[in-house]
Amino acid sequence: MSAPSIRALGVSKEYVRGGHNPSLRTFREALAGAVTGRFRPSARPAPRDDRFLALSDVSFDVHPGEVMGIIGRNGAGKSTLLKILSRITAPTAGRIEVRGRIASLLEVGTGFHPELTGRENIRLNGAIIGMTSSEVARKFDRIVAFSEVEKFIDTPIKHYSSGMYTRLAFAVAAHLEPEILIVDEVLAVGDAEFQKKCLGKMNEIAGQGRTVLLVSHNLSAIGALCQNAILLDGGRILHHGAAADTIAHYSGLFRGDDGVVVEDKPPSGPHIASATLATNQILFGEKLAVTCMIQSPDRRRAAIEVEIHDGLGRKLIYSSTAPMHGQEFDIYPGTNRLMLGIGALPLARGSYELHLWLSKPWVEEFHRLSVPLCFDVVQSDPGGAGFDFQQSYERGCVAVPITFERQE
Ligand SMILES: Nc1ncnc2c1ncn2[C@@H]1O[C@H](COP(=O)(O)OP(=O)(O)OP(=O)(O)O)[C@@H](O)[C@H]1O
Repeated sequence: MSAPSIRALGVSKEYVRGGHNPSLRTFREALAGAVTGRFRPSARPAPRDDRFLALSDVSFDVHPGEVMGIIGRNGAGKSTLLKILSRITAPTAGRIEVRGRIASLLEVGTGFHPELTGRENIRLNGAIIGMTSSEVARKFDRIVAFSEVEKFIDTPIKHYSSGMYTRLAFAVAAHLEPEILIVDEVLAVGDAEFQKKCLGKMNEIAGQGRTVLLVSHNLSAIGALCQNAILLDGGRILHHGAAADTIAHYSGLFRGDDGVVVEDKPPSGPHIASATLATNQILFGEKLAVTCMIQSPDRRRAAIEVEIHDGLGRKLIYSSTAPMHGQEFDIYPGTNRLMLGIGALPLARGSYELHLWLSKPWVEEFHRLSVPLCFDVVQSDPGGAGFDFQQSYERGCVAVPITFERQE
């Protein structure tokens, strides 16, 4: 295997609690802060107790041609890791080895200057990553075409809409042919069409043997694009492996234990106090049986609505007692016990989440269970032909009957 393009060796980063200036939240602002000196550490060391590790002993390799995902809950340390990789901030311990030019697109638009025009910013960014002006000139037309901002290319970018800004920033970072492209949440902005274009471009870049590092909360994008992914939690690597496995571990962080969810901080109005699965392991085509304890301060008309998501967080199935099945029911003051049967579920082998909420259909959502119930389909052979139908990005997760009839 080729030498890694990025190697992190025991990287830790210590911060002072509360030392985080919220006005410098984004990477772009942090970069500007670093340039203007607003990010300088204070002269007096902080008391020991106020320090914590935003990253702790993080080690991994990323190889040329690899698209590596980084996922984790808010505050897990993802941005800190990207800032260290992009040399915006230095690690407190450990080191990073990088082979090749890096273009970072953390919080899209890094390195853009608002007073300069689109054209000038393209040149500036090329220079920042060490390209000659003739190299930039050769790429110029493709960047502008990808970004779709032709008409405004000689306008200072402070007049751009956020969509235009994002499109140009991604186009620049992706077309300047860095050996390593670092992207933070580009998929959270821009319209669906543009996001598709970005995904395609990142795929193409990896196909050319370059390295892409992608942070996203969009798990389907991580699943579709990345071979491997790292799950960070509390600054540590909780899992590093195939993207689908890492996503499964991530979903596990939110799981209700053993198919039971008890609402921690229920609202005072009508709510689902707890929900329990009869079993959290079913076979293809079986029903899910759920017992819901519903609390209400008064008498109401209500309905239960449900969604089933796959392990990548994609919504697969919606159903409801009402409005879909026209069946509202009464809930009375105090505790109401409700048995739900959901199915039959034509699902592939794999992990799923059941999201539940109590509503007055069409009118108001009384309460959505804060944590989904998790269940596994442990065996799936939809046609009884010995085919193991396994949840995957390629085949999806739902099987329906199929027939054929030869016509002469
Ligand atoms: N400059 C700083 N000074 C002090 N604490 C910081 C600083 N930057 C980040 N932190 C803290 O370090 C921890 C990790 O933050 P980081 O931004 O890396 O997490 P994240 O995984 O990117 O989160 P999100 O998904 O919300 O962006 C958080 O507790 C955050 O508040």
